[in-house]
Amino acid sequence: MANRTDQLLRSAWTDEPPQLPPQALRWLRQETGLTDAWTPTRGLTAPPSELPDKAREVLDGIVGADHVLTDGPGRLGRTGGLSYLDLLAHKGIGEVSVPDAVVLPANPAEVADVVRACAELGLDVVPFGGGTSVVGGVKAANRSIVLDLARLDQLVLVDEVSRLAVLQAGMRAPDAEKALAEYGFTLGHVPQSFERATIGGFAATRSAGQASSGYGRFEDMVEGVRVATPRGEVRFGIAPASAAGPDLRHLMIGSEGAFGVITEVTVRIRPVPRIRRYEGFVLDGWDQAAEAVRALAQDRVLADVTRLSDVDETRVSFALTGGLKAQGLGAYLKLRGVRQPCLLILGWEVRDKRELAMRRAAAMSRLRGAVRLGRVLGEAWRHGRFNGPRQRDALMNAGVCVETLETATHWSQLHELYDKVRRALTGSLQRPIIMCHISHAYETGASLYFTAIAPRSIDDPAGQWQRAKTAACQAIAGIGTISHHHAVGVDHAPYLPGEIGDLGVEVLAAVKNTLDPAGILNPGKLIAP
Ligand SMILES: Cc1cc2nc3c(=O)[nH]c(=O)nc-3n(C[C@H](O)[C@H](O)[C@H](O)COP(=O)(O)OP(=O)(O)OC[C@H]3O[C@@H](n4cnc5c(N)ncnc54)[C@H](O)[C@@H]3O)c2cc1C
Repeated sequence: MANRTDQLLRSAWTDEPPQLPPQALRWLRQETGLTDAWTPTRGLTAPPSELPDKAREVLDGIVGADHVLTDGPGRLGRTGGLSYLDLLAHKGIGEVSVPDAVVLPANPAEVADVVRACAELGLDVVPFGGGTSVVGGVKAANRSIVLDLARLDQLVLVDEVSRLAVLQAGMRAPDAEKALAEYGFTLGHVPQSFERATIGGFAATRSAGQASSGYGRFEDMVEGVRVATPRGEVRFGIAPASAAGPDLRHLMIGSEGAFGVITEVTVRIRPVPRIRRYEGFVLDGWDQAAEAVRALAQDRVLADVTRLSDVDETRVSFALTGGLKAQGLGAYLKLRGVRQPCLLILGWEVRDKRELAMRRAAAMSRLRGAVRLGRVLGEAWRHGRFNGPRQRDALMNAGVCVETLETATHWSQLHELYDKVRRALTGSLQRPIIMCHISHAYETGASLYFTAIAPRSIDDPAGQWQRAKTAACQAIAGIGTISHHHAVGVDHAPYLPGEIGDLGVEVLAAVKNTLDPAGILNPGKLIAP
């Protein structure tokens, strides 16, 4: 348990080294000028732990000596998250800060004791769920311990009448779904990091899953939280709705481990759908396609999964499919008069055929001009929905700089934001392919999720992406949010004042100061130092 193999995988998503198919590699070389030359990678070793003897003794006393890891692999396995820069760092390129110890408490009471003890000892604490942060959220500081919640992996209770479940924070999403399925329920939260991310991590980052249009964002699913802070334990959320002052649950949802350690989350659950139907459509041109998604959202007929790729993302996904299938599809779409195909995936997860027929018909009536590609394409997307991180590994192994970033804005500014971010990324990377999709739509606006691919710089691989990311963040400032679902972490913290104002940051700092006066919880995350 303590040394789950995948948790030690900090330089890749899985332990099967993936390869790009030859036709995909050929295509990439043509498109981007990718060659075989890139900075060679090497392994990483951990410096010796400097955990003071006194701290070791106290922590051993709380969780047991077996659950305080100071060995190199144990600490490297919880060093950093899984952004492109984190993956590069674990391949020996860039900066890494390794924690002095990994502490694995068994239950909420032990978490509370560890947090209190660390405040007294002056040790910084980095809460660690699945470690899938892509914004530096689990970056260790000097003199810090990582508090790994892996042992808090239990379904505490299911209230079938109220459709609620209490889940421990370290439960991975697949384990939570499996446990809930035994009662006939689902959470319906399926981010692309589903396989590795945890319930506490979702709450701490305001995560959004691929089916957010149907099931809501993670914060919509949270009925209550139990949190250990250096000042003691707090529990927020005791009723489905309340007028008892500001909703303090939302101080914890999105607090990124800076205000407390979430130990349990009470979540809203739904019956497992009896029918899942996914279909693919193509619309002509990004503007028209985005308008169609706006109509679905504003007329409240979004499918549970609604995902629209722009022209470049559609082109790349068809090209990487390769072969006759892609050529045939291209010819068919031309015949149907589609010049700039944008792929739209709609997925419905419903109780019965009647509900499906009604919801599908309502959506179809807003999709005039869409070419239906059918269920095969929709199902192919559903089955491959968690392949993104594996493809990223394969691209990195082929010498590609590949990273994503996301934002959101109102419909009236969506195209401006789209153009600005694309321009920023294109201008700061050489011969890149910039792709974008909308995967979360609301009545008032939508998210934009960008993927950038470019040949990896030989001289400065980390700086290459840092410059592109800075340019994109500057383009976003003032129009969109710095993060729709990846959170703030270290990477976005400098842009937070631009979004919530200096006074907003002061409010957050005051909350932190109240709950964590010694400032030991995840320093530098959410609030810039
Ligand atoms: C390939 C890939 C795809 C992704 N796709 C999505 C996506 O589709 N949607 C999405 O929303 N996100 C996505 N992410 C981002 C990431 O998975 C989410 O932010 C996720 O919510 C993090 O969960 P985790 O358990 O891995 O948290 P971690 O990465 O361990 O931690 C994230 C932050 O929360 C804090 N934290 C973790 N657990 C606790 C706790 N119990 N109490 C207090 N603080 C805590 C950490 O200190 C850190 O600041 C993706 C990441 C990757 C690598």
